[in-house]
Parts: sequence; structure tokens; C-alpha cells
Amino acid sequence: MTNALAKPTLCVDDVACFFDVSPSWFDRTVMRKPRRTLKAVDGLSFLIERGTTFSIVGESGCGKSTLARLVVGLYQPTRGALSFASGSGRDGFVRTQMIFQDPFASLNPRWRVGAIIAEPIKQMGLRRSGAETQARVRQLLETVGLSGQDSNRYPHEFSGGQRQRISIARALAAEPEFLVCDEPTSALDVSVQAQILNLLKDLQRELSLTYLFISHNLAAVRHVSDRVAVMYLGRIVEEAATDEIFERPQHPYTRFLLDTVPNLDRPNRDRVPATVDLPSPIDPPPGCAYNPRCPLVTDICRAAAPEPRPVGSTLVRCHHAIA
Ligand SMILES: Nc1ncnc2c1ncn2[C@@H]1O[C@H](COP(=O)(O)OP(=O)(O)OP(=O)(O)O)[C@@H](O)[C@H]1O
Repeated sequence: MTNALAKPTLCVDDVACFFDVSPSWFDRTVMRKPRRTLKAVDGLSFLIERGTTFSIVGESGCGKSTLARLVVGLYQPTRGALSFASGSGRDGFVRTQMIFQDPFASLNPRWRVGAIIAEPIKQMGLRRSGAETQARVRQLLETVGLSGQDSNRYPHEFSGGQRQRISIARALAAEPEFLVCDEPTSALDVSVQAQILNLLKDLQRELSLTYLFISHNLAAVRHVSDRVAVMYLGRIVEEAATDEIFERPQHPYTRFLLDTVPNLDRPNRDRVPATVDLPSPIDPPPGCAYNPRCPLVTDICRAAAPEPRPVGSTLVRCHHAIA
């Protein structure tokens, strides 16, 4: 990796995103119910280096999609800052695009594929004429493994995997440097998932793309990532290089997640059962938010929230992590 590639693309500094989930005016004033705040994301800090894949894993409701929306600017942070290094485009900004989980819901069913992919090109004025735009659409379809002829067809004429390829072509049409992939394979058949992951990896190499990859599929995360952050109830509890996370997990929650992955080598091993569901982000447990589920819990875990600290090259939020 050259020095230019090692320059961080995205710096996330103590970012929080809270939602006001207070009861209605009537309930507050007449029934005297209090206002309530939901802390979807609370104090996230990390760097994503140019040309790499940074993955976020965690259970449903831990704040992954909220983070994705913060990165692409759909949500504004309640606290903290997200800053991109200057991009290579004419305007100096890093262009960011998002690939969604459900490729059917995210493609307009009334538009032909060619029109869907041409839309960002036209909006951003990236080609001068209609003929140039059409040529670019055909090129993008071929880049994602489809045929230029497919531009005349409608989304419903394609399989799930092909529709996700169309979504990727549409994202690439905006000539992004940074892609947020929010569960890009979880709506697809297992056999197709690997093809889409390999396509994303090939595109990253060819186009020097940087990815924020969000998934609860740990096998997919291991396949594509350079670094992984494990989120629990709006916070990163562990962050490390991919091999460290999978070979030497430090946080009990990371170990729990890894233990839930079926292992064909050890089919009959004892699994750690999940005895408690994810607590509510409106009313998180005091101290370490993982303490009601943690097998290592002691008094300090119920009393004080652990700060992130280094254990080797891993950053971990656990009172019991040993440096
Ligand atoms: N616009 C919103 N208003 C209120 N609460 C929200 C909003 N968006 C998300 N939340 C809440 O924030 C928390 C985190 O949600 P988020 O969708 O980011 O989690 P997630 O990890 O992506 O889950 P999933 O994998 O199910 O999408 C959840 O409790 C969710 O109900």
C-alpha cells in the first residue's frame, strides 16, 4: 500500500445520533409522561483508510443503519463530526454512494434499467451528450457483469443477484470514491452472495474504492474486510484488523457473536445461549451496556461504563480485557 492510499478517507470523531421518541403532547402534558431520547449511536470514533474495507457488525437494532445514514448525510449527528479527506474529483469532495439491502425496493420498477443508471449521470452532468451517457450506461452494465443490451429491460425481469448488480452499476454511475454497503447480500440466496461479494472486491481493486460495509453476516465480513468494528447498543465495543477479531476476539460480545456462527468442523460443540435480548437504547442498563448478558460480569461492570482501551493492536471496551 502506498502512502497516498494509507491516508484516511473518513474520520468519525465521537459521533452520536439521538432520536426524540417522546410521547404525544397530550400524554406529556395531561398524563405527565416524560420526554424520552433514543440513543441509536453514542460516541463512535474510527478512521477508514483509503482503498480499504471497514466493516460494522452487530445485532439488529445496534445502530448500524443509523451510522450508514450519518455517513451518507441522510442524518445529521447530534454530537461529534464526520469528516472526509479531500477527494480527487473536480469539486474536491469525496463522492459517497450507498448500496441497499433490498435491490428490488431500491430500484424504480417503472423505469428501464438504462434510465435508472443514467439518472445520476444526468443529474451530476458527468457526460455531455445523450449518446455519451448511453455508452457509459452500457459500459457500467458490463463492469458489473451484465450485458449492455440489458439497459432496455425492467428491474422485475432480473433475478435478485442481477438486480443488486444493477444497484451497484447505478452507484458507480455517480463516480464515487466511497461506498456504504448496508447489508448488500442479506436479501440474496447464499449461492449468489459470494458472487456479489467478489464483484465488490474486484471493483474496489479496479477503481480504488473505499467501503464501509455493514452486515450481520460474519462470514461475509471476514471475506471482504480489512478492519472490523463490533457494535453493541450504539457503541463500538471492539475494533481491530479482521484476523485479530476472528482469531483473537477480546470482548465477550464478540466471542458470543462468533460462537453463533455454525461451524461444520465442530457441529456438536456447546453454544453459549443468548439468555437476554438486546436491551432498549431508550433505557440502557447502567455501567457496561452488555452487563446483563455478560458471562464475566462483576460489580464494576454494573457501576461504570468502560472506556475503549488497547489490548495489543485491538481497541476494546471491557473492564476485564487484559492488556
Ligand atoms: N428515525 C428513527 N426514529 C426513531 N428511532 C430510530 C430511528 N431510526 C432508527 N431508530 C432506532 O435506533 C436503533 C438503531 O436502529 P438501526 O436501524 O440503526 O439498527 P441496525 O443495527 O441497523 O438494525 P437492523 O439490522 O435491524 O437494521 C433502533 O432501536 C431503532 O429502533
